[in-house]
Amino acid sequence: MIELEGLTKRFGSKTAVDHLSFQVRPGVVTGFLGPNGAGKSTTMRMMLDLDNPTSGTVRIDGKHYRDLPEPLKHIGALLDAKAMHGGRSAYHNLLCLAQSNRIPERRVGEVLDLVGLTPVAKKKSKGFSLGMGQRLGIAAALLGDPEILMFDEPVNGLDPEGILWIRNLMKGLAAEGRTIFVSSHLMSEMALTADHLIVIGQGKLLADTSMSDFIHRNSRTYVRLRSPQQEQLKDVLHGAGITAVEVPGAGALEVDGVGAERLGELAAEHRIVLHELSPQRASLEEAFMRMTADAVEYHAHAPGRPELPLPGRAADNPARPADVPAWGAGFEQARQGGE
Ligand SMILES: Nc1ncnc2c1ncn2[C@@H]1O[C@H](COP(=O)(O)OP(=O)(O)OP(=O)(O)O)[C@@H](O)[C@H]1O
Repeated sequence: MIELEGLTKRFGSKTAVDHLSFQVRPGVVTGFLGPNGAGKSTTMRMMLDLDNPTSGTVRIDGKHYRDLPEPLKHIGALLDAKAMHGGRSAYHNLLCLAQSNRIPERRVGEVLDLVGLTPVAKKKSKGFSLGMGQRLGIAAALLGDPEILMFDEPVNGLDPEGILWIRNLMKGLAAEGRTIFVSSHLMSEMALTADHLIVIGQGKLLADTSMSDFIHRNSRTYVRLRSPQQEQLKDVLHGAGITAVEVPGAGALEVDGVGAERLGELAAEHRIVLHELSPQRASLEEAFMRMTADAVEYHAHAPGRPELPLPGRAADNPARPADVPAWGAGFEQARQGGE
């Protein structure tokens, strides 16, 4: 278990992490979400004693990181895949880590095998692709067979097979009773992987809840209807005191707050043909955007706010490719150009 209590980090006048208190529990995958600059990496760095908190504490299985005798046997982390020594082979990078934590050499071979890097074990890691580097970082995290694993953007640079592999790996490790803490900007991936969510914005805790509860609380559910007799259907719904909103260009109606059963029965009573009667629920991405809208520091469209799609309508919003983080598609370019 990881426990944070009042964790705070200031860089000059900037408060990157602001009195964070939460626990990361064993047996589930806990996702760590927040817009760019929310303080996720700083929090993870403090968990590993790579940054000193301004105030507050982090405990790993009840202890401060620095008091763990052989830390890799308690907590493994992938923070920055490029942190490996580029001039050393994958094998030697891992061997050095293993020796510093009194981990037997045979474990190096085991983790290389586990991440699929055995064929390139003797190659210098500076020649590795982004995906291979991620795999090496994951191998390092697994080296001490720790009960707690932390992954910062683990699917970065992985191909679809690699993404599936890391998803199943994390779920499998959680099923073994380990504590898995993972950050990612890929909401679709997070929705498939995490059972529990910690959401932060501007360094503050915004949510500590199950995935389903998070989506449920932060999204609208509604029913979508399509009919060749749309006007007649609208009149019937209106007559029953139900407001139906037309979706421009989609030939569909959307109804809030009334179940699909009742809508279907009403249509049947009036012999109206339905081509679609489908309950809709917002995705994790939409729920996340709604929750963090006020905590987003960097916006894609200066000087206004990013356009929030209506909940449940992301599929109808062709302006944004599925995996571009909605809170700042242009931020990365701005940051690279501006810093
Ligand atoms: N060493 C540092 N010196 C000064 N400011 C810093 C430092 N490290 C982080 N910050 C600032 O602290 C804030 C939180 O940064 P952090 O990298 O933790 O956010 P993040 O949630 O991981 O962001 P991203 O999703 O973009 O990786 C940002 O405003 C960042 O500019």
